[in-house]
Amino acid sequence: MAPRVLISDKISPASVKIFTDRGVEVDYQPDLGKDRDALAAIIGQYDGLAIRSATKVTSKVLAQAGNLKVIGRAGIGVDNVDIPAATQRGVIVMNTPFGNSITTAEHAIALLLALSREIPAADQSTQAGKWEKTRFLGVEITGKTLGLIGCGNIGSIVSDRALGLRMKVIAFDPFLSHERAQDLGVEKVELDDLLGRADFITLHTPLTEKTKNIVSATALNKTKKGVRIINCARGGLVDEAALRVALDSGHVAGAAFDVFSTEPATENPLFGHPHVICTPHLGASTMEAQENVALQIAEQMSDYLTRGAITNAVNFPSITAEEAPKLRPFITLAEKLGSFAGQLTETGITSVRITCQGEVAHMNTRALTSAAIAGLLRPMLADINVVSAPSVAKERGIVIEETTSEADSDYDALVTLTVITEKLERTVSGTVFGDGKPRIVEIKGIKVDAEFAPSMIYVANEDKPGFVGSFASLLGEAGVNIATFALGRLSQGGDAIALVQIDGTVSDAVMDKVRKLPQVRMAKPLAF
Ligand SMILES: NC(=O)c1ccc[n+]([C@@H]2O[C@H](COP(=O)([O-])OP(=O)(O)OC[C@H]3O[C@@H](n4cnc5c(N)ncnc54)[C@H](O)[C@@H]3O)[C@@H](O)[C@H]2O)c1
Ligand SMILES: O=C(O)[C@H](O)COP(=O)(O)O
Repeated sequence: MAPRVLISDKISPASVKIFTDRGVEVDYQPDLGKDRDALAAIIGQYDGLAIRSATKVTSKVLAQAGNLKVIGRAGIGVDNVDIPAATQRGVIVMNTPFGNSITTAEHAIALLLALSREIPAADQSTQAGKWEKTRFLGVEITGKTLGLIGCGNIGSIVSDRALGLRMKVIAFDPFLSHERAQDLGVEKVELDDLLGRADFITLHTPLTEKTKNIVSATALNKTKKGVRIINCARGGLVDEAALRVALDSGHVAGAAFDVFSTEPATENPLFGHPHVICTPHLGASTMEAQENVALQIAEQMSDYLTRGAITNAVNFPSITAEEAPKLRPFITLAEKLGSFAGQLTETGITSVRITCQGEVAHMNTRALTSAAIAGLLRPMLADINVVSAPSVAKERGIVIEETTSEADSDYDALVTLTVITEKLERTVSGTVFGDGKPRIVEIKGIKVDAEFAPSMIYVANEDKPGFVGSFASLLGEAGVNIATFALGRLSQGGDAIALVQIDGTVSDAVMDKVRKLPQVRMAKPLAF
């Protein structure tokens, strides 16, 4: 059955053709996203949800999204999606991080120029027949200092355009390297320095715990008298009430805002001030940007739903369409190796090491690690999935180590998982044969060769005569049919293991009898 996608926001209809050409069914309901209850009522029917900023994907909506595999944001900010809730449900959240950056940077520059010459107010007055030539005395921007708070994709384009307008650009961004700042032609400064020197301040950071109210009342007190402030990033970066006070006192000469702490903004402390310019979150609204982000998100979502490729996901590593078919069996292998270790683990896990050798070392090992962790923790946490696994492991303080090396074994590709618990260290290795089936090839350093099966029994025993006979007869007497039987041992008379595939399940009573066999150290039923 073709995957189904709901478009619940005003995304360019050009996206519909991209989806359908790639074999994805589309339901185009661009106004639905504003109504959370209506969205929750139908979301269960879809594999994908394509949105802009008007659709709020809350945990309540996600709770109804039983089939949802991917949320695609035609744009940059994903703050309207409950990412932890999506991650917990295994839903990939992807965006288009560059598709509207130029357009948004141009909006910031447009607001900067409009602010410096009071263009909206002058327009209104002129069209009202007032001809107030002396009322509007602007400021020149050449030679003025522009302070960027945030110098990522959009901030750096703004800096490029501002330098072209002969401004001096200074930037506060803790993650901006000095080399990058030098390449951009901007001076990297601390926040207080920026506040004290800038004639214009423009914000280009996401809204986080650290950036919320980054331009607070205290910060505003540190700014130059006559400063002008532009916010095209996110509402909440500037304390709007404090800014209104600073505008009223004349300390701040003007402000141009495209984004507001509450949206849609029908009322706001900034509204009505003569030196404030507002636009209704139009930063990304150009024909070009909307076409870019719509086509891009439709391609990304279709690629994921039909080919397993992951691009620009905020909660999972990228996997290309070419990589996906090669990676898939190894993801299954990693998850099953994790599951093997997880089913045997009875005490707290402190760390996990994943080693990828040979051709698998050149694949997307982060995706394999996520799969192994998901398999490992699933016996303890039923809801875990490949997407949520790394964050769940981190929350539980499990240290994850990932290493790669060239082939150094009997196999072209080998994945080894070592799980260290409070009591012991357990190592298990596997590979994928030419038939695409994952196999377990080593346990605790003992060579073995077994496929993963829905119902298995794992036995650790002493390599002593009589074990195989008595174990097989015990199962036979209990009516349990053995499908395959894999044996391995470290040395003659030493540690040995048996991995047995059975038809159906085995009762606890039979397992107890197995454990009582004199050669048996440990026995456990496993399910894959
Ligand atoms: N108005 C609109 O329509 C519109 C359109 C597109 C994007 N946006 C918003 O613009 C913002 C920037 O987008 P982008 O694509 O440039 O993002 P980006 O991730 O490329 O850049 C963000 C920058 O902020 C910096 N940063 C993070 N924390 C910081 C802090 N505490 N102090 C200073 N800098 C910090 C980061 O290091 C990064 O360089 C986002 O909030 C995005 O949602 C708005
Ligand atoms: O984060 C974004 O991409 C912008 O805020 C644009 O949002 P919009 O696509 O909903 O206009």
